[in-house]
Amino acid sequence: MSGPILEVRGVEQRFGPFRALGPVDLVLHRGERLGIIGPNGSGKTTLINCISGTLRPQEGRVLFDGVDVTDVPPHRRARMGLSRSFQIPKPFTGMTVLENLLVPIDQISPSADAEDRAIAVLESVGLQRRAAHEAGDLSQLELRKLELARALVVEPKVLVADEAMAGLSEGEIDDVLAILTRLSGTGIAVIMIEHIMHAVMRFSTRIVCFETGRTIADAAPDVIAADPLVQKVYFGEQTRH
Ligand SMILES: Nc1ncnc2c1ncn2[C@@H]1O[C@H](COP(=O)(O)OP(=O)(O)OP(=O)(O)O)[C@@H](O)[C@H]1O
Repeated sequence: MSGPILEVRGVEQRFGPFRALGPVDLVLHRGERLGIIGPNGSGKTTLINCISGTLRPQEGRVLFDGVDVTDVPPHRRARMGLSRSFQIPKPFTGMTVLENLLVPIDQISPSADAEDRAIAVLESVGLQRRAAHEAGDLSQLELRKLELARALVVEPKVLVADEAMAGLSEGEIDDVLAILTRLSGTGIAVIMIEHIMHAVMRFSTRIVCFETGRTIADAAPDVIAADPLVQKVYFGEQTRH
C-alpha cells in the first residue's frame, strides 16, 4: 500500500480539564526517521501513548497503514506492525535474553522459526553472545539493546523509540544510533523521542518540536536548529539545565 504509514489527525488528549495534547496533526512516511523534541511536559509521551494505543484520545483519529486504529487496543496495533520501546527497560529478569524475545513473538506473531528470528534480531543489535545469559545480568547498554530487540522481533513497520539513549555514554549513544540507522535502512520507519539533541539531530531526516501540547515546528534538522521559536522554548531551556 502507498501513502503514509502513520497519520495523526486532529488528536486531542485531556486529563480532566487539562488539555495535555492537541489538536495535533502528524504524518509519518514509510521508512522515515522522525525526531520528536520539546520541553518536559510538552506532550511527547502523551502523543506516543495515543499512537501506540495506551491512551484513547477524546478527539481526532489515528491511522496506521491506511487503517483507522483509534479504537484498536495496543496489542492489536503491535500485531499490525506498530512497535514501541520504552525509556525504562523492563525485561523479564528471570529469563534469558533469548527467552525475552520469544515471549513477544509468541504473543504477537507466533511462528515455527521463532528462535531463528530471535537470534537474527539479537545479531542485529549485537547481543548474540548474550543470548543464553539472564536478562537481569545485562549492563545498562545491553538492557537498552534488549529493549530495542524486543520491539523489533515482531517485525514492525514502525518503531517508536522512547528515549532509547538516556543515561548512556557518548560511545554507547553512537552504538545505539548505528543500530537505529541500520534498522531504518531496512525500511522500518522510526520515531525517536529524545532529549539528547546531537543524537536526534544526527539521526532524524525530519524533526517535530512540541510546546504545551502543540507542534510549533516541523522541518529538517538544520532548519529546526536555526528556528528562533524552537531556540526560545527548547534550546534555551536545555542550556539552563
Ligand atoms: N495521566 C495523566 N494525568 C494527568 N496529567 C498528565 C497525565 N499524563 C501526562 N500528564 C500531563 O500532560 C502533560 C504532558 O505530559 P507528557 O508526559 O506527555 O510530556 P513529555 O513531553 O513527554 O515530557 P517529558 O519530556 O518530561 O517526558 C504534562 O503536563 C503532564 O503532567
